[in-house]
Amino acid sequence: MVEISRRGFIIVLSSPSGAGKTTLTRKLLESDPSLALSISVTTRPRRPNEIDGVHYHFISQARFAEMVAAGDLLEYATVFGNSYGTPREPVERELTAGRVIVSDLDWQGTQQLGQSTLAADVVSIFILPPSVDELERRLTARNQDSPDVVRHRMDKARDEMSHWPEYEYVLVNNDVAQSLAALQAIVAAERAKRKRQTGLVDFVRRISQR
Ligand SMILES: Nc1nc2c(ncn2[C@@H]2O[C@H](COP(=O)(O)OP(=O)(O)O)[C@@H](O)[C@H]2O)c(=O)[nH]1
Ligand SMILES: Nc1ncnc2c1ncn2[C@@H]1O[C@H](COP(=O)(O)OP(=O)(O)O)[C@@H](O)[C@H]1O
Repeated sequence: MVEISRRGFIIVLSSPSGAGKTTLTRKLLESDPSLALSISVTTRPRRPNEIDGVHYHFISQARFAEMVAAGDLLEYATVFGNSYGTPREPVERELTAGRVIVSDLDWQGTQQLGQSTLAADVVSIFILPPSVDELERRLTARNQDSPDVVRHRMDKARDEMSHWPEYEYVLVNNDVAQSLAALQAIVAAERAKRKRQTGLVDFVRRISQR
């Protein structure tokens, strides 16, 4: 097979809580084993179904402050009163290796990445729910947060939803299979972009030499 050197990119998925970004991230990763997941650090308490080091690295506020001070986070933000951040080293390593990284960030983190030295490597996608009623239904059905937390997340949903114009792609997550197909199409199109195929000059030189 022809190997052309490439620079990777970061797919950033944002949505109001409950619109489906965790579900879609998981399905996208399952559908393509070459994709890497960026595992964030958070000070939020672990939910019963979550595994440390798989869904998040669950850390203390003191450790989070240390990482910020050491410059170990590419971006970080406070969401629902907890701190979240993206460890820098794995992202930089995977990008250099030409891999595609999937990252679930809020709008503050997306803005920070968009202003960072990695801005050209960011592909931002906003997921909208089909309706606010359906968003509430999904948050309640997920059954992982107390009614108080669900209410708080619903109050914030309108705020979060207002950030959709800051994203390159916007998907309405009505049907999981359709949304997944759209995500796969975006990954394929972004992979084909000339600027990501850093080895094209060499490749074309090689095939022109016969
Ligand atoms: N800026 C930033 N936001 C994050 C990071 N990890 C998760 N988030 C966001 O934090 C918010 C809350 O995430 P979480 O507690 O897992 O709840 P859920 O995704 O809404 O079920 C979501 O909007 C995530 O996109 C991160 O590393 N950086
Ligand atoms: N397209 C969809 N149709 C119906 N239910 C969905 C859809 N996408 C996600 N869900 C469900 O909605 C709930 C919230 O989804 P989740 O992926 O946890 O959202 P988020 O990560 O954005 O907070 C979950 O129970 C999930 O199974």
